[in-house]
Amino acid sequence: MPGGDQEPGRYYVGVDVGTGSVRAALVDQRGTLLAFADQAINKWEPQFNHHEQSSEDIWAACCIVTKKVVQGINLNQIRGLGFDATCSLVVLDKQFRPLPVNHEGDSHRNIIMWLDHRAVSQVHRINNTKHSVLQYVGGVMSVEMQAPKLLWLKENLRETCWDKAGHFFDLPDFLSWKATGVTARSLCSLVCKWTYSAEKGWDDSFWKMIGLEDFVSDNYSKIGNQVLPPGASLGTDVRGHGLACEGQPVTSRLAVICGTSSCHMGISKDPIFVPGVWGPYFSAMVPGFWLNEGGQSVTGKLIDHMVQGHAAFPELQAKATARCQSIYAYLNSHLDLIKKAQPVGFLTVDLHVWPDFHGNRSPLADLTLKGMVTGLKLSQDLDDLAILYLATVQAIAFGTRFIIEAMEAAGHSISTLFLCGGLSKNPLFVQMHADITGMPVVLSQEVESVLVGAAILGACASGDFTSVQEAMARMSKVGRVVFPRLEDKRYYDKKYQVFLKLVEHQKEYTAIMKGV
Ligand SMILES: Nc1ncnc2c1ncn2[C@@H]1O[C@H](COP(=O)(O)OP(=O)(O)O)[C@@H](O)[C@H]1O
Ligand SMILES: O=C(CO)[C@H](O)[C@H](O)COP(=O)(O)O
Repeated sequence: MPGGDQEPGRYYVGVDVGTGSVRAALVDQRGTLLAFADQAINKWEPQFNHHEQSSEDIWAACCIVTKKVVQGINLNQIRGLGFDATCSLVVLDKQFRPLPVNHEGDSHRNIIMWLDHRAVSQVHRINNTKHSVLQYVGGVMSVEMQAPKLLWLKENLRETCWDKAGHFFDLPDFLSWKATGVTARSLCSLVCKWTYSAEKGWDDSFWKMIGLEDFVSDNYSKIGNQVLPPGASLGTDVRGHGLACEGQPVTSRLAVICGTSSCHMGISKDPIFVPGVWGPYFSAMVPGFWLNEGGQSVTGKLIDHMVQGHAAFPELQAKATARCQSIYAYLNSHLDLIKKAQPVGFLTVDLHVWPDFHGNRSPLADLTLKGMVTGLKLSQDLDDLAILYLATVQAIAFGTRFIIEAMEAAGHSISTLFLCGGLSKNPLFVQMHADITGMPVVLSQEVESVLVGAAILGACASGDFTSVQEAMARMSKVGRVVFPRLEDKRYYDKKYQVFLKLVEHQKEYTAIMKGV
């Protein structure tokens, strides 16, 4: 039973809706996680590049996990509830009932997921308008944003969905509406994925130009005309850890949220335009600061894909189960065995991966790019699987370095990474990010730090803290810090050169095949 020496009776619930599951935590005023629950959620892929979910399923999962973590607690002691969720598009009719986003007419599946790439033709047309709002999404709108998906619905599901629709929500905003009955949208959602400006609001000319003038004529009631600021901040106290960002402005920190995908969040006092990196978004994350969001569309999903698709996967599963380990803990210890005297990262001297199996989100903003592997051999054993897994993890870290370099070239000055999300539980993933970027990686004391972040938002909403900064200072603490192995730098610099060549070559192959 929660209690101990913390201030009695004040708890917060954080709910994190990821791509694969919903998690909830009960957190106290010090940010200590007292109870945790998770629940898998359904996903449908009715055809290639169409990814759908159900808002009813997701809400039911939120209720299940929330009830589990508050069990035994007097509900009056729950002071606040915070949500974070993927930026998937939820569609409801005028009576708030789910509408189908698919040709089958299955209204249960009323969410177009963030990683859905069905609206390719729509996003090309949007980008061809060269409208000024595109400057604020890295110059090129992503197929994963909401405008192309909305246009797809209008063009493809006019009668069954578009004409009946009353409400289009970003998933986090759907959740806060379900929890409170208030349809106000988060500024963060609208600025990051819907082209809303914190300073100027909606731009009528954009919606008219792309053929969605319907929103303008009804004063944006379907996509949100009441907007509230979010409260997140990057203000964790880092004193005493020997970090370069100590005593430096928060703009020297890059937060990387690593789950199914990875999101790279950097802030600045003045707007910085980074080609291929989303933003700058004013006040979308930290009030008064501009946010740039780099990203990799598939990271955890890519690692799972590479490992599960390998011929030695059944053997891996059997051996990990026999040792009561996760497959990744097993693979990490297997790599330690086979590396012998050399650093583990050196096992991939002749195996290189380009990680854009689902297109490149940043910094190339090219959804046509594909994955590449070079250095394959005629072997299918566990060693081979482990080394391919390592090369994949490294490729993702090189992708982060590529994004950081683009951000720095445009004016950011980043010295420290803060990692969270499921992949931050993987020590190999963390060490490779440190070694390959050459920057220290800070992990939160609480492993489920995304949930603590959501609970902090709930804590702020409760009024128990005077500001987000105060709540952050009290509830968020530095845990492990992983420093780069600087002696390996030369090796990773060479691998990075190969990494950049891979995409150059891929573009050459495409040009050859197009007969240019
Ligand atoms: N302990 C762990 N060790 C290694 N990988 C992990 C661990 N926990 C989660 N992951 C990986 O993290 C990814 C999912 O992260 P998560 O934050 O749960 O995703 P999402 O928010 O997208 O649902 C998956 O690829 C999973 O394999
Ligand atoms: O684009 C996004 C955020 O800007 C997606 O919502 C996010 O990448 C998905 O999150 P996760 O990988 O944790 O499921």
